[in-house]
Amino acid sequence: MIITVTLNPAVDKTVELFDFKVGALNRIKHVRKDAGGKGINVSKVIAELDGSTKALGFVGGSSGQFIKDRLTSAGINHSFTEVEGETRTNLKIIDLATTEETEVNEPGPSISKSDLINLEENLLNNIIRDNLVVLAGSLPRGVPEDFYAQLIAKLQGKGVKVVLDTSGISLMKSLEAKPYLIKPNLDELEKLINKPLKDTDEVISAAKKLHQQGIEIIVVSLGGEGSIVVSDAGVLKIKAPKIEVASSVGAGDTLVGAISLKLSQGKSLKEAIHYATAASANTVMQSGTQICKKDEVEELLTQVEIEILE
Ligand SMILES: Nc1ncnc2c1ncn2[C@@H]1O[C@H](COP(=O)(O)OP(=O)(O)O)[C@@H](O)[C@H]1O
Ligand SMILES: O=P(O)(O)OC[C@H]1O[C@](O)(COP(=O)(O)O)[C@@H](O)[C@@H]1O
Repeated sequence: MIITVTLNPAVDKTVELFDFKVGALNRIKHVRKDAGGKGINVSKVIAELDGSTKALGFVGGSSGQFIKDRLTSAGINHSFTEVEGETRTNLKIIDLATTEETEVNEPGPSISKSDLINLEENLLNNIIRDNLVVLAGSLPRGVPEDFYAQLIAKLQGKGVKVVLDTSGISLMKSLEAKPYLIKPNLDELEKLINKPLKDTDEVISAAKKLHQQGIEIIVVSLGGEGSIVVSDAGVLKIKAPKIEVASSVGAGDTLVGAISLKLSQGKSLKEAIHYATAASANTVMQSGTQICKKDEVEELLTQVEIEILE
């Protein structure tokens, strides 16, 4: 069972229009709403790929209810902690003329100390040894910057592996707790080490430094280029399939969900990233925050190229 924790879920509202102009009146051609937030997308991917998952996190108000209803109708187990206030709505603007995407994410409701205690209690009650836990997404207001670090220490102390997908200060503060796997994108990795990374060699050496600090697997995602994976087994460079982009929202979450599922099923890291790369490419082919479709993922597998660099 893979448990996901989304401290800051979102209703993703995707609007499509032609020629988006800042500072002007824009008229929308098409709108859709999806249950989103990083851990929630990870659970959606795991369920689509026939894995067993349960989504935890904070939800509030009618948007929180929308997310729970969507997961329930997709047959995805969940056990959310209810909070005061309204779960956020994140706006994704797709310009059909240029295919450019603009994301406008809300901060989310404020979380109290008792909410944090309730969530932690629920999480620790839900895990059993050998589960994998995915902690993913930004921290809403009221959550201490080292909250992920605290959870990682407690979970790993109970024999549970933790996959972490977050950014900024909460990622920095979590590294000491040594999560099992992290998946920064290029921008997140550059911010983490406070330095631009101009080529593959520099990305590899930054990822190796994190590996030397005790993180077993570092997956650096590079958008349409693919990814770099550093672990004890060496360095892999993965080239993503060429596809037609509908919306890249959820690509990173799909990579995290599929790799976590395949590793938990005992697949090698190479097999896991191979499958996850096909899955995330297929997510990019879907509009809004819809995730991959299993049968389409399988058709893309032959288009993923993996180079063993070390
Ligand atoms: N345009 C694309 N074509 C094919 N695959 C893509 C594309 N964009 C993203 N992906 C896949 O999704 C993964 C995650 O995307 P990325 O944009 O790096 O993550 P994030 O959403 O976290 O920023 C990439 O490593 C790649 O495998
Ligand atoms: O918690 P954050 O960092 O604000 O991100 C939340 C947003 O990221 C998403 O989970 C998508 O993430 P990815 O595109 O990185 O996979 C959206 O569903 C959500 O609106």
